[in-house]
Amino acid sequence: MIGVSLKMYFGYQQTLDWATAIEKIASEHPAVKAGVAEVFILPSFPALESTASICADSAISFGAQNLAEADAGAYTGEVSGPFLAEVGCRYVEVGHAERRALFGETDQVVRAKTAAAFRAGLTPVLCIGELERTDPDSAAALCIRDIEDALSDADFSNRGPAPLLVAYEPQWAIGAPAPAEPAYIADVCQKIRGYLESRTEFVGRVIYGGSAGVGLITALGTTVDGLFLGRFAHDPEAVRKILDEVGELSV
Ligand SMILES: O=C[C@H](O)COP(=O)(O)O
Repeated sequence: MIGVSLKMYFGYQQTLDWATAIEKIASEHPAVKAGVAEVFILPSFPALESTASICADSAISFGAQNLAEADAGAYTGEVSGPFLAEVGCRYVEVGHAERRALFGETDQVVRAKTAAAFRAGLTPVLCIGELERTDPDSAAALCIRDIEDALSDADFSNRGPAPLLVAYEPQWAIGAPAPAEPAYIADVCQKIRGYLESRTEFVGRVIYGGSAGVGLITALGTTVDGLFLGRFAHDPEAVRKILDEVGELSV
């Protein structure tokens, strides 16, 4: 699973040019064709409808970087889960460290947005990760506590197991020159995966984000379910190389 959030780096046309390039690379890539790699992209809201056209009948999926807690109503400037689903989003990011640090999103907000995502039939890309570098046991314990908390308002009663994507993003590795060390990532992600497997209400997978780029998935192997890329996916050729790595891992 290779996901990319564009955050707010690109303009509108730049986003569409990039999405077109990624769609072409992914849909022609042997790893995607063979079903061993999946790709999703998360552009800014105003580019979603055009991204839907680019991704129509394609192997790649798309989603949004945020959603409202409520499904409809007097919430100026917000975008609801049902709206995103109607546009064709499959994924929506919830709880990113930048939303928490820059926009005051609390645990309560993350709980409400996670519940809203599930209500709309969207797969939450639930971002969790420790603020400061620590040991893998402590990091995993904190992540599992945050996942449990984020899921605590979700209603799973009316459907079969819902898909959930956990993005493990140590906050100290976001926007850094390099990712966390592969052994550290692998240890934390294996523990998160063990927790996800113990829950039956959802089917959870864990991907790593935080300065991830070319070479990392080869180092991590199958200890993670994929990568959540930021800056290092701005060059579409980097995404192609990462898909090459995924293909090589599956051999
Ligand atoms: O959403 C993506 C992550 O926050 C990682 O971003 P980054 O690779 O630019 O550090």
